[in-house]
Amino acid sequence: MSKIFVDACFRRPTPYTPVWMMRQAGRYLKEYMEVRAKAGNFLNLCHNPELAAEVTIQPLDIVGVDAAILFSDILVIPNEMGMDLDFVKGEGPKFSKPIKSEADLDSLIGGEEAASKLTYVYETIKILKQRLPEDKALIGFTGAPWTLATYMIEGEGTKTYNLSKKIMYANPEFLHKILRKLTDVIKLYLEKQILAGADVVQIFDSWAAAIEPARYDEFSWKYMVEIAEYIKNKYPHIPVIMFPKGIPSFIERGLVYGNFDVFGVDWGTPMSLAKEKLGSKYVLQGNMEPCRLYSKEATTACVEAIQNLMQGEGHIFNLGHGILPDVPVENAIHFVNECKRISKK
Ligand SMILES: Cc1c2[nH]c(c1CCC(=O)O)Cc1[nH]c(c(CCC(=O)O)c1C)Cc1[nH]c(c(CCC(=O)O)c1C)Cc1[nH]c(c(C)c1CCC(=O)O)C2
Repeated sequence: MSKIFVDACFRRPTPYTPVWMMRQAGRYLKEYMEVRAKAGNFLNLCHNPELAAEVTIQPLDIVGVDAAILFSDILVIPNEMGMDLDFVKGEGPKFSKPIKSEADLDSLIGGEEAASKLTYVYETIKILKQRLPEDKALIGFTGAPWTLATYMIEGEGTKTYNLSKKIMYANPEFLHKILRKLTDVIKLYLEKQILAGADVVQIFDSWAAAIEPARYDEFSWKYMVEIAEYIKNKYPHIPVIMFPKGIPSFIERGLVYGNFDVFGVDWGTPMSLAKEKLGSKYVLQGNMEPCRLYSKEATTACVEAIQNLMQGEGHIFNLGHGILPDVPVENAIHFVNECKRISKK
């Protein structure tokens, strides 16, 4: 049986435009909160394949999306490379010893050794392969090297990225060394996710917009393209989705190139701009502003506008970033139903 989501990634005909939501497994679902409580905390949940598989499936059953995204976090990579990670309640992720020197970087494991430590991720995928309905796709994912590097250097989320950018401008070779090490782990990590059963992979460059356009290719995009190239060369039947957040000016300047299938459009980028500049080359995914989910009317209006623009084009519905924890579940269901209703052929 074909999977509508994979078909859409390759521009094959589909009965309607498939839909999923970034961060679709999460705190807006009471069922998620129950399983997280059972696990004890968020990282334990990521480390427990049985429970991680359970929360991965929840949005399919409850909200009706067309694809499941593996439940994990982008930060499990640096964690398994040897960086001590904690999720502090109300504050987000924290590494106790951020990278400050080359010696700190050299102390981390890399390559096959690091990728092999993420066994719980591959186990989760194997369980999901058995449980997911045949017509639903499973999306594996990774953080982009740049986005992961910012957390490893800053030690936590940041508004200014000053430590990362100090290295970018004052010691660029060192930043490249960090990005190289991450890129080499990520290629193997995505490959192992595919071998375990992921049908699609997405690369999240959540902090793309922190880099000035003139430096974006050098410090982020070219590494993402290298990862996509590695996957597409070996697994051409696996769609690769790139999601660089907040880069309309980079799109305008032609900084988007490379061998991948789907471009994830964030909510701050006009879909019309993405369509004009990228639509002939890539299927576009997105891009409703996630806060529209607070209003059913605002949701329907946006889905209609996107559908009017993307009718007949390669398109997948999604939010333009992650769903927030206080969105009413019925509004998320409304979004998914409206995408299907309005795009039905
Ligand atoms: C930057 C980033 C992270 N993690 C991720 C990104 C890239 C996507 C994006 O830009 O949003 C990716 C991610 N994180 C999570 C998923 C699971 C799959 C899904 O999308 O449903 C995915 C794909 C679960 C999660 N990752 C996290 C949660 C919340 C943990 C909890 O309290 O249960 C979940 C469900 C924690 C997390 N993880 C991260 C932060 C900053 C936080 C804290 C912020 C928050 O609490 O929402 C890092």
